[in-house]
Amino acid sequence: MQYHTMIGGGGASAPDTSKTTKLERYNSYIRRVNSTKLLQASSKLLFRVTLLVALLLIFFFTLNYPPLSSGDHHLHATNNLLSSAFYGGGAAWEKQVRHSSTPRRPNGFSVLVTGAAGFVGSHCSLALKKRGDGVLGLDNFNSYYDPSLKRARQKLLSKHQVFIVEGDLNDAELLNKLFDMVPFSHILHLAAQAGVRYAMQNPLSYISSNVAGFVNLLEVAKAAQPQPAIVWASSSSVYGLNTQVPFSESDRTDQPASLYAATKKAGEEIAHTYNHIYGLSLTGLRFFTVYGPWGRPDMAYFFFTKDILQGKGINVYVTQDEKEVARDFTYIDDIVKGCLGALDTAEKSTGSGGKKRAPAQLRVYNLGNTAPVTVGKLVGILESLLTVKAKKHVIKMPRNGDVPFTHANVSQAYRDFAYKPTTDLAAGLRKFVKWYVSYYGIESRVKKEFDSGTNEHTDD
Ligand SMILES: O=C(O)[C@H]1O[C@H](OP(=O)(O)OP(=O)(O)OC[C@H]2O[C@@H](n3ccc(=O)[nH]c3=O)[C@H](O)[C@@H]2O)[C@H](O)[C@@H](O)[C@H]1O
Repeated sequence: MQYHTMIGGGGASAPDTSKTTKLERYNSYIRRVNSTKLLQASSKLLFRVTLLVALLLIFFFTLNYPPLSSGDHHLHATNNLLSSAFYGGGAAWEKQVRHSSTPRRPNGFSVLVTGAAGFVGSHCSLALKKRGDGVLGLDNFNSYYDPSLKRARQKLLSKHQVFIVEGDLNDAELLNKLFDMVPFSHILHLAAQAGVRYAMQNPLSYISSNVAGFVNLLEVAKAAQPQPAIVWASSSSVYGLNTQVPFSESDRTDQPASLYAATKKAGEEIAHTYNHIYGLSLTGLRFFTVYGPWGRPDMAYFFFTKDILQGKGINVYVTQDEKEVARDFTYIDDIVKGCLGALDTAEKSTGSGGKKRAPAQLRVYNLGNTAPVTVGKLVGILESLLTVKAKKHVIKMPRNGDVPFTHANVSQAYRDFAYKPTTDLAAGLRKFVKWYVSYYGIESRVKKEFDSGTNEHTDD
């Protein structure tokens, strides 16, 4: 202060220059010291703020992540970590879980749909939600096929207020948390490792999802209060090498031709056990080659469409004795009606406190179309709808788990919940192709006649 007055004040007499220079140097020294102190103080402050933010972030994420399942197979682990990181736990997450699973109609169901971002799962979730049931989805968004299709289905569901929890069936802690939060009346269990031929490439993924995952879900369900009724997806493949046609529920199912089929059959036996010991109400639905809009890209009708449009060759299988291979292709809307019918007629589970109190319902039904079509004819319908000739390679079916034909007898499902398929393959594939070209933005490549409906398939 004193120096400042002296320097800045000026005087009448001539200035003493040596004194002034010293003072200026001293003053500049003081400024340097002050600015260094300021710099130190601000870096300390910055460091503290950064530390605080880091601690807050760690705290937030620790609270919000549901723990990862130890049983997850490697394919899904990274995905789970990421998805849990963004969606699991927390007040906002819990609010979405509760809101999504609350029914909006009197006596409506509250349904946990596993595999909700999958093909059948997404269709069923929408149908349940539309009629006023509460629906909570669960899906691990694995990369068995293009996860962006699953994300697109998730987006569609979220527009209809269906929330999908991202997690794995093997994550008992997550499942318990969901059951602690919501008194589910039903589980529609559709999550699975699908695909007959892929079982030779990745056998353990079938055990992890279709056996261990199912058992994990049943363990949680048996202990839940109230115990939910469970409807779940078995498969036509359980009939394996059965030669009696059409396939009836009482036919033998002890000759699975693939590991996929064996795990679905194992599921049926496991269902028997949980029904017998714990009084869980269980209904298995044997789906017959389900197809339609938003379908699975790993299935023949789907990748045939893609390959035909891209001018690539397709393999059309025939049996070892060169007979045509056939499937009882079933349209998705018929399957959805079957699933809802099974849910509507499912009786309550009878156990409580993890103990059976009375005998409970145990059912299994075929859900097929009752009209098998050869793969050759399927290709013919696609050629007609796409107005492109397929480059067909007719080859003998590799020994990879495929069966030569399937054909459902659905009289039991008809008797118990009026299941009656109404869409034939030509009509169903027309709807599929319409969706396909729109979803992949290639309408213009498929002839205009398609929409006018003048190119109905004729046998060739
Ligand atoms: O009902 C089921 O439980 C199963 O249905 C479905 O299996 P599949 O009936 O085998 O369907 P999908 O692969 O579309 O092959 C269709 C036809 O094309 C033939 N096929 C297949 C591939 C090929 O390159 N060439 C060929 O001719 C092939 O030989 C077959 O005849 C589900 O994928 C499965 O998850 C399960 O749900």
